[in-house]
Formats: sequence, structure tokens, C-alpha cells
Amino acid sequence: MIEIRELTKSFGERVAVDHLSLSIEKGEFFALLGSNGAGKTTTIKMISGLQTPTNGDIIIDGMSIFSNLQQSKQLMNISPQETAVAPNLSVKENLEFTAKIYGFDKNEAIIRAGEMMEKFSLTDRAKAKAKTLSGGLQRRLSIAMAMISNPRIVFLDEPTLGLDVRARRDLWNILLGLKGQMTIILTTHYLEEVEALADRVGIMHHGKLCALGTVDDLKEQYNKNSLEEVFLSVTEEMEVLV
Ligand SMILES: Nc1ncnc2c1ncn2[C@@H]1O[C@H](COP(=O)(O)OP(=O)(O)OP(=O)(O)O)[C@@H](O)[C@H]1O
Repeated sequence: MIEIRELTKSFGERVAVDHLSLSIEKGEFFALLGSNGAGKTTTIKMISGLQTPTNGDIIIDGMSIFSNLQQSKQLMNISPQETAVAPNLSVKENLEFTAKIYGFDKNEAIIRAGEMMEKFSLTDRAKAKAKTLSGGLQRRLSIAMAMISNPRIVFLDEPTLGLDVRARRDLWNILLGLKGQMTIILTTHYLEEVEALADRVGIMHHGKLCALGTVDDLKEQYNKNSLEEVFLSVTEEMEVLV
């Protein structure tokens, strides 16, 4: 379980994440939804240990990640917004290379790469250089690389940004197939993505977590028919308050 306590990050005067508290269950698919600049990326950078908070703590299975950074980092991996693939390496080489970085020997790396290509439907593109893949396939490869070490927690930062409808659906189907096998924390602007994938959603606005629950919970709580209406209502309330 991940327990986020009063997490805060300031950049000078700007408070990017403001006293965020939240618990995420083991194996949960959790979505952080928010408009541009809401603080989603900063939040996942802190949870994944890439950024130090100004205040607050994150506890994973009873252990503070900032006091045990190296150990904690082994539990998780991130697929960032900017693609992490090496353009001149093939799909297979990118995967094998990543597996070796995580300590798999040559044979294990070949086996893991093969398994990930199967899971992510990349086998027929094994020998293609990453730079020749479509945006959708590059993103799939990037996520496969983030998952190759079998992390317990994976962060996906806007995984379908810029993808066309088909590529987005294909990736959703792959992610649905992985649901429950690891804890997945996803940031997105897409409401349909949350509805299709997430067990629970947190809505962020101006650095604050302003709503939390399943999509159905939130519709009921705010007396709305769709997540979009909930989102608009919650963020409007916040605008009135700030
Ligand atoms: N390194 C930084 N230095 C200064 N300000 C930063 C830095 N990183 C983020 N910010 C600011 O913190 C706020 C939150 O940014 P963040 O990238 O976390 O938002 P986001 O919800 O991920 O947005 P987007 O959906 O556009 O990716 C923004 O106002 C941003 O300008």
C-alpha cells in the first residue's frame, strides 16, 4: 500500500502540490486527473522518488521512501511523458538493454524481452528501429520497458497523449490485460481513459486533491450524470475558492 501524507512541493512562490494526502491499494489502477499545471506530474515524480518534496512523506508498506530511496526505487518504475526509447536501437534491443540495466543476465534479458513483446503486441516489429515506429508503438515500447523489471508500482504519465483513437484503444486493451498484476498510477487529461481503466480517480486542481473515489462514487456524490460534469463542477468550485 502507498500512503501519501501531506505531500507538498513548492517551486519558489509557486505551490505545485499542496498538502496532498491519499492512500493507494496494492494492485489498484489509480488515475490522477487534472487540467494543465494541476500538479499531476510533480506528484508522480515525488512518489517515484525523482523529486524531493518540500514537505510531507510517502510510505510504502510501512517504509518512508525518502529515508529508503534506493530500496524504494527498486519497487517502481516510470514511463515518462517524453519517450524513453533509444531511437537507433531495435524494439528487441531496447527491451534487452533495459532488462540488463535491471540486472537480468543475457539469457534472462532475451526471455523477458520476448515476453514483453508478446504482452505489448510488438513481436512482429522486434527488429524495427524504435525511430521507425509510430507514436503509438513507441509509447507502447516505452511502457513495456518500464514494466520489464516486474516493478510492483508503475507510473504512466499521460500514456496516450497525442495518440490516435485506434492507438489509444489498443493501449487501453493492453493495460486492461495487466490490471491487478501491479499497482498502476496513471495521469491523464482524458476522462474516457479514466472511465475505461481506473479503479479509482483523484481529481487535482491548483495542486490540491479536490475529489477522490470511483467514477460511480463521484457521480453520486456530486449528483452528476458523467465524470465530465463532476470534473467541471469540482474545478469550478475550486476556482471560486481561490
Ligand atoms: N521544475 C519546475 N520549476 C518550476 N515550476 C515547476 C517545475 N515543475 C513544475 N512546475 C510548475 O508546477 C505546476 C504543476 O506542474 P505539473 O507539471 O506537475 O502539472 P501537470 O498537472 O502535470 O500539468 P500537465 O497536464 O500540463 O502535464 C505548474 O504550474 C508548473 O509550471
